[in-house]
Amino acid sequence: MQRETDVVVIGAGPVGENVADRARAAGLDVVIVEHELVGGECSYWACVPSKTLLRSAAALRAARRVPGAAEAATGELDVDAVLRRRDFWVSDWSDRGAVDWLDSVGIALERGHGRLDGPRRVVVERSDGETTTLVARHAVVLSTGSDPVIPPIDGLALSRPWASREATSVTAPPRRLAVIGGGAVALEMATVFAGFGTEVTVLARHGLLGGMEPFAGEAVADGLRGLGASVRLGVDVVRVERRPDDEVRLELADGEVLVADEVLVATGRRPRTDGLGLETVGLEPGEWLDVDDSLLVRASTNEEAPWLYAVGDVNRRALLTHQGKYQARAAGDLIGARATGRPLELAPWGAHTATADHSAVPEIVFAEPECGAVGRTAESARRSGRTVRVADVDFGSVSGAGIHADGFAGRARLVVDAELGTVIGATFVGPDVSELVHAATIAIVGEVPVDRLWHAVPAFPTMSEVWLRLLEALGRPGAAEGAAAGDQAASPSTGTTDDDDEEPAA
Ligand SMILES: Cc1cc2nc3c(=O)[nH]c(=O)nc-3n(C[C@H](O)[C@H](O)[C@H](O)COP(=O)(O)OP(=O)(O)OC[C@H]3O[C@@H](n4cnc5c(N)ncnc54)[C@H](O)[C@@H]3O)c2cc1C
Ligand SMILES: NC(=O)c1ccc[n+]([C@@H]2O[C@H](COP(=O)([O-])OP(=O)(O)OC[C@H]3O[C@@H](n4cnc5c(N)ncnc54)[C@H](O)[C@@H]3O)[C@@H](O)[C@H]2O)c1
Repeated sequence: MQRETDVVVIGAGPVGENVADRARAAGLDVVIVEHELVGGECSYWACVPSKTLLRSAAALRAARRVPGAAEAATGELDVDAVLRRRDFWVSDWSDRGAVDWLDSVGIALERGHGRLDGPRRVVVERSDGETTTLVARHAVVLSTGSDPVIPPIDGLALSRPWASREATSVTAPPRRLAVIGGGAVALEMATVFAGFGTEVTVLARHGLLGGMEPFAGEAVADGLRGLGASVRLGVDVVRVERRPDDEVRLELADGEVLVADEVLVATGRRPRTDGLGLETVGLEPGEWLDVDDSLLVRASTNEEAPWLYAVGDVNRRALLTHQGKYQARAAGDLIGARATGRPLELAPWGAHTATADHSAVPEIVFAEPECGAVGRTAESARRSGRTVRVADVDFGSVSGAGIHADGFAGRARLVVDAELGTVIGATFVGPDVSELVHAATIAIVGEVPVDRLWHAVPAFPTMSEVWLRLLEALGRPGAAEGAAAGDQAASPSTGTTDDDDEEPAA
């Protein structure tokens, strides 16, 4: 069977759903192809289950940090209730609600495996073997996501390791869990299982959270140890074996042997581009899809008349749901504009470009403690040749943080481009700091001069007052030097570093 439509989207994860919706809103006929669950990895096996698994123990820890509430929070975490709440949030792994939404907005769903069959053609193979060929008048969008990488460690693939799906869909937490990796998945899952009472061992080759400021990973190592986990840095797993008694034996490079009941592999992702027919349009199967800022795949097939787009994880620009959905809005609106002859806005920060992917990607790792960052780290900014000023502030100097929780431990950093006078990076580490990140994202995207930020007054006594402390640490042109904070002097660990300085100056 052959069917013509305006736009075909392969992959109905959060990103595919969004691009389909924007193209549909422009008046185009859209068919979306999905071979598993509408809603994708994020809804059933990634963001949603991981955050619901984390939330209950985080709420309990939060209560225990506040006298009065702490006395009331004397029981143990109810793990079964946590798992039931997770099941509710993943709709018991049913996509009926998501399919109803597609119906309600008029996006046609083709269930089956989609693959390209030359320019503008997509073959959909259903589970019964029947095929439909879709011919797209305007565009095909690839939003097929990513799969976990299982590294070539001797014996690992044969030892029935967990990847992220097995961890987020757990029904009975193991007694002992070894976690290989030091990124977001490893640390969030280590936090979940340590909260459940599992004996967790994190095995990381380097430090933790390599893409963030170093103090973020250091805080999570301390936080996990505080939950009873063992965090081993600078270790290499060289051999893994699942024994007949079902135990997993992990051998490290120095010969040490660890034993666990399950091993979670969290060592990054690879693109879902095998079996996608890429070779029929001159592209390499199994590779990430390289796109320009308008999400068009850089390929000869797009040179004459653009038609092939890639959004979300599969283009490797930022493996995050919110950033993929941002790309989807730009690409969906662009497809609509191209199809209906409306003006294209392709200049940086235009409606049809994903400019923020380069400089303003927010990421929150919901570990113990939370780590939120956006933009550049100090080191990455310097590596890119910028002259930077760095302000560091301990949350101990923020009344709102102290009121939020006794002994609030956390730290914030602003990275300022010394020539432009604008914020280019921010990091917040501590309990419940995730909501602070969006203000930094706005400052970076808006290129707000730091001098103007003095007029953006954070309410007292909120954690947002950390912004005021950060500005004080940077100093205000036109103010007397050494002006102290109104309600509480900056702590000794508050300070700035210019590129000439070695250490933050108190
Ligand atoms: C454990 C974990 C936790 C995470 N937590 C967060 C978080 O808190 N916040 C955040 O922003 N990001 C988080 N992420 C990342 C986030 O899950 C991804 O960035 C997001 O799912 C990418 O969306 P996507 O639509 O590009 O891909 P996916 O969600 O993977 O969706 C792709 C869809 O395409 C379908 N598909 C693939 N190939 C075909 C084909 N040939 N034919 C038909 N259908 C096909 C798949 O079945 C799937 O439904 C997390 C990731 C993991 C692993
Ligand atoms: N809260 C969130 O937003 C969130 C949560 C989870 C995942 N994610 C996204 O999902 C993606 C995947 O996460 P991830 O943690 O799997 O990947 P990652 O790339 O963030 O981290 C991979 C980790 O594995 C280590 N590693 C790589 N190869 C290894 C090997 N052979 N042996 C031992 N260690 C090895 C790396 O050093 C790194 O620490 C990330 O890009 C992240 O953006 C986001």
